[in-house]
Amino acid sequence: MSASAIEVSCLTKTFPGGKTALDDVGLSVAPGEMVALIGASGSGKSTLLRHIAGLVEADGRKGCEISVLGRAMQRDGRIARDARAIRSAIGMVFQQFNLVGRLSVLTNVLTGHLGRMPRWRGALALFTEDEKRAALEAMRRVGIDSHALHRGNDLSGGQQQRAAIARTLVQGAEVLIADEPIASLDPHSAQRVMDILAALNAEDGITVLVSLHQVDYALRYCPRTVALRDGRIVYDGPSAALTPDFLSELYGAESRELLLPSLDRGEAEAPMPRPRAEPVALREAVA
Ligand SMILES: Nc1ncnc2c1ncn2[C@@H]1O[C@H](COP(=O)(O)OP(=O)(O)OP(=O)(O)O)[C@@H](O)[C@H]1O
Repeated sequence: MSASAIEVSCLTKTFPGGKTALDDVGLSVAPGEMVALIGASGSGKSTLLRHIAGLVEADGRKGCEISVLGRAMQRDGRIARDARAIRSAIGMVFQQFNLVGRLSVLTNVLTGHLGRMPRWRGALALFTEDEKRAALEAMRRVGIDSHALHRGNDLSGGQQQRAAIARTLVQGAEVLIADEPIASLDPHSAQRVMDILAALNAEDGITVLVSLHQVDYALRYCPRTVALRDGRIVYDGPSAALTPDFLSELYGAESRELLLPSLDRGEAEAPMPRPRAEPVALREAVA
């Protein structure tokens, strides 16, 4: 096994037009870690995650390297030729779920197999009984098996996000990159999705890097947080250190954006997830 699940060195990204979205970012995530990436809107979270997934090329600076599971995803601003193969071990979950709404939930989850089956079989959607069993098992684990034959569009946001997570399980992802997976969800659904990510991390040893708008979820679910501000890492350490005072030191007025209203004493009460020392077992999370 490689020393790092994710390794990023000297990553700088300047978009056409001159915006420097990431400025000399370095990051190392060990296998089996669950790490939160926080930052106000525009701080560079999505851009960083998309670079790790090999979807965006970094600036062509010498020494810039991103590797996943010990394989170079990009180097000196060039995405590796075998990026697709490396990506097959990376599960991606986005804020907008990315399901095909007109297809059944089962078919959506089955597409997690596509990277490992002959293209012709994928094109004809000819899945084996074993592949269907694996998809149903993944759906059972995230608590959506009873919706297998519903259309993706007919599920709630939280259920769609759980289907997207089931697809990464079917894919056999060893690293899960989740870009604001709970940003569109109500607090109850958000908590359920985070419970599932934590359970996959604890039970399956899947490395999770999850970007979050609100630090409360990082405190509750992720032992470690990386904090971005204006494209730079301003903190990388135990989440427990991120008190409102420390956040305000790091972010100034922007820190209000990172706190749920219940922690921000100046605003109305809102439901906040209760702290829990250990991630719940998956079965409990979906009960
Ligand atoms: N394709 C692009 N072209 C030009 N600028 C971009 C592009 N993508 C992102 N940016 C800029 O880069 C900066 C970082 O954006 P990014 O989406 O990574 O931030 P973020 O922390 O994920 O924000 P949010 O929480 O709002 O999603 C922003 O200023 C954004 O406007």
